[in-house]
Amino acid sequence: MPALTRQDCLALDAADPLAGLRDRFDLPEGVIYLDGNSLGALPKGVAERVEQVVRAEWGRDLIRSWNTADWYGAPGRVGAKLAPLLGARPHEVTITDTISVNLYKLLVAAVRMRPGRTRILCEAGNFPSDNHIVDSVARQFGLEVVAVPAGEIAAAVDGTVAVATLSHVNYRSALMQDMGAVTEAIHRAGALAVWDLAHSSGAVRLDLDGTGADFAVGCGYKYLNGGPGAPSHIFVAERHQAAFDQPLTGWFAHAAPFRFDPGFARAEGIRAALCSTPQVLSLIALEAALDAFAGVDMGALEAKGRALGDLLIRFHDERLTRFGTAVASPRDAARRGSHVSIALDGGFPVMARLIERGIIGDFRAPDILRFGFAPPYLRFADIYDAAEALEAILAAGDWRDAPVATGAVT
Ligand SMILES: Cc1ncc(COP(=O)(O)O)c(C=O)c1O
Ligand SMILES: Nc1c(O)cccc1C(=O)C[C@H](N)C(=O)O
Repeated sequence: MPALTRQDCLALDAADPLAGLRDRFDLPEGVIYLDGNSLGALPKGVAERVEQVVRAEWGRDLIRSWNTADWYGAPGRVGAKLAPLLGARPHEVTITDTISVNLYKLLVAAVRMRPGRTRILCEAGNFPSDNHIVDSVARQFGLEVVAVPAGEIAAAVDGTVAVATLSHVNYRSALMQDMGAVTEAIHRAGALAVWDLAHSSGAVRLDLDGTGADFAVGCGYKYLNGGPGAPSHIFVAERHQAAFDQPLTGWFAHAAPFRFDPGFARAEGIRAALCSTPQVLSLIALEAALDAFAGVDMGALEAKGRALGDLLIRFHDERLTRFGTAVASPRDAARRGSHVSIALDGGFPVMARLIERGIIGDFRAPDILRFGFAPPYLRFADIYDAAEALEAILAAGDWRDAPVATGAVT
């Protein structure tokens, strides 16, 4: 096969049926943004919508907006808007809190649904916050934690396990799990499955209902572009909602919050997943951001993310291996989410230099250069240009003399 050229990439862009989606975003000049898997870009219309909420709904209408602007219904309304992107039904998703807080709620609820079972199964190498929460829940209920690599969860689950939790797409490697097969194995053992969709929602095709997932959490600020600190989403399958007993029983999880009853009576349906007053400004920003997905086929979006990843891997193999790099993500696009990690010993200053040139990815210690491909706004030529810049930095070699740092470049 002849070596990849920039011309090839321009041809791919010209033939890309999703190319027009880029116009739905406000992207800064001179930047190639490969970090939408950490903080998504700003969709057009969000700033105006947030300004309207601040000035009219908050500034002018004040507290009346809980009713007149339906702030009260925003978590469920935005959850219903997101649900189709997750392969869920509108009443199975709500928007609230953070991934870690929602994971805590779901794990406790799941443990309560499986009394007598003694273990929680989790993914070794998952995002650390998830496993910190798992440890805490295990301490609270006197359970044992078993951590195994994601690919071994299905084989490791047995009748002692109450709940198994793992990422659909791993934050470092981008390894994607077969949600249907893993969930089925977890169910065969009588356990419950809690999926972390942080690196999936808005990037790949999901089918929470079709795969039989019990519970899931996901992120609003990555591929969904809801803005810094955008609230997380939480999915509770309809069949579990009647028994769903999460531990953070604040007044928004009450059946009638404005009756101010001294006793707790759980709300019906997905509202029981809330705890307290919604983060209205962030919620509305996310709601407006979701307009960027209007009419988008998630299968096509997933395919483009994979094609962008394949392109970087091809460039890597043709031009970068002489620098001691290695692809640290699955080469089989069907087993990969929408980012590609390249391992390079001491590679932190390389990412810092890319960022100086306006090519923004991130670094995950100790050795991962991570490149995220948000399919709606990235072009094939962007990947080529970023990879060429990476080649130039590696070829110059002087990055090796840069002071050693260990933190994340975000
Ligand atoms: C896989 C995964 N889980 C959990 C988190 C933590 O999310 P939060 O800060 O919303 O708790 C992140 C990212 O921060 C993540 O990538
Ligand atoms: N939430 C983040 C933040 O506040 C600062 C920097 C990065 C993040 C992230 O989301 C990191 C992301 N979960 C990751 O996969 O690395």
